[in-house]
Amino acid sequence: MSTALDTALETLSISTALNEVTEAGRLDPAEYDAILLASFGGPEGQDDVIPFLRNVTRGRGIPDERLEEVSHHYRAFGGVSPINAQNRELKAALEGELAARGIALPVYWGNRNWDPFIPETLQKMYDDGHRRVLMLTTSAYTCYSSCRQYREDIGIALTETGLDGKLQVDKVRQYFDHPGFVLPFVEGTLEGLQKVRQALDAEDGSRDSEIRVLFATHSIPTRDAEAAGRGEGEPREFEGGSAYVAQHLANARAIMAAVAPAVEWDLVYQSRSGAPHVPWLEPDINDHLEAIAPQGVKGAVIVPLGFVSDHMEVAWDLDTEALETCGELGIEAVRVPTPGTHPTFVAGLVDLICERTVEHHIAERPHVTDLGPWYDVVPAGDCRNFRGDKPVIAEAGVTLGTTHD
Ligand SMILES: CC1=C(CCC(=O)O)c2cc3nc(cc4[nH]c(cc5[nH]c(cc1n2)c(C)c5CCC(=O)O)c(CCC(=O)O)c4C)C(CCC(=O)O)=C3C
Ligand SMILES: [Fe+2]
Repeated sequence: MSTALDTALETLSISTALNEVTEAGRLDPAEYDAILLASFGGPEGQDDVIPFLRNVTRGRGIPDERLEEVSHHYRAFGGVSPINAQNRELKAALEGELAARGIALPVYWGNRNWDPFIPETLQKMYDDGHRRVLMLTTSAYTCYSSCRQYREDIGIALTETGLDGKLQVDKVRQYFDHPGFVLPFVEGTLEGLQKVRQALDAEDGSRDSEIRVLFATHSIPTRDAEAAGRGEGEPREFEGGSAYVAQHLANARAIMAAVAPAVEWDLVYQSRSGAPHVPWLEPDINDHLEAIAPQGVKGAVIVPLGFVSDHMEVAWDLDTEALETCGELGIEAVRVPTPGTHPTFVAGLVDLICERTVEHHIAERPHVTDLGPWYDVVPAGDCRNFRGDKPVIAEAGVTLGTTHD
């Protein structure tokens, strides 16, 4: 296995060439004094479930029936989302890696939807004497939910706490195609494929034509997708109609080229919410499994390409629902791990921090697709939501979050 992995990793082409489009959205290295690890947040017990779901869906038009349904996923886990423990582990791992490299930047943790909330965390950072914050999120791609909403929540928090003008908050680039994020998926896809081959008694790859690699990511409203990568002055047209889809396709292609160029793969979606008449990205993973089973597919490697850790969307929608669908259809399936606290991922996150700092600066910006390296400051209005403009940071022409004492 280790030789197969070595070969795969060597095959993955990591470029440090600068993309002239995203080069325009780069910031010079600066002297940050703290890191904000920003995440989604999740309930810590049964009593938190409904208030958490209300926070998530505030103003987003998600029907009550969907909330009721999703509450059962959390209830089945004792009302505790795995995401908070995973973020505590990630924070500890980041602290360890920073310390090992002699980088004296404290890491604070703040969430969009549950305690510790972002506004309180920013206030604490300020009270502790910090003035220049670099934000890292647990979200790798470009769309409203994974990039702009984080930047808005910082904008809103700075406005509400009165910290605008006092606390600078910048953000590292979306890191979907940073090798630190992609390499754990290369490793996992390779291992997953070997396991599925074993399950089909075809370790030599003789039944690879019956195996499908399914790259799974969060579905989003088609309207949100169409706004992803459509900021002012963005000159590119994206494959699949949006930066969100294009980034996943490019990543999947890079991984498959390194792991198993002959095996067929598809990009599929999961965790759709919203009202039934509102279009979201498709196909849903379960529908797709039903569609490919009659074509003779006997094995599936499910790669949770859209996710950073094994939180509820992975634990429920993939490990519970999609694996059950595979069982019903007689498909041997393996779910590949998310990057989580994989040492390569943690080191990659610290490299992303170093891209932006004066001390310990890393000038090269590695990326495995030709879409990146992504913007530090996105084009104006990128991923703009039709529900109206909110204060936002890390965007061209925006001064919020950029000034300090
Ligand atoms: C793109 C994307 C990511 C990946 C990027 C990233 O990681 O940020 C993501 C992650 C997550 N989504 C999560 C949970 C939920 N997402 C919901 C609802 C929604 N997600 C959306 C998109 C995304 N979501 C969208 C467009 C909605 C509709 C409402 C809205 O537009 O806001 C709802 C409401 C109920 C429902 O409808 O499912 C819940 C409970 C959790 C926490 C899991 C845990 O607790 O372990 C995580 C990490
Ligand atoms: Fe979500």
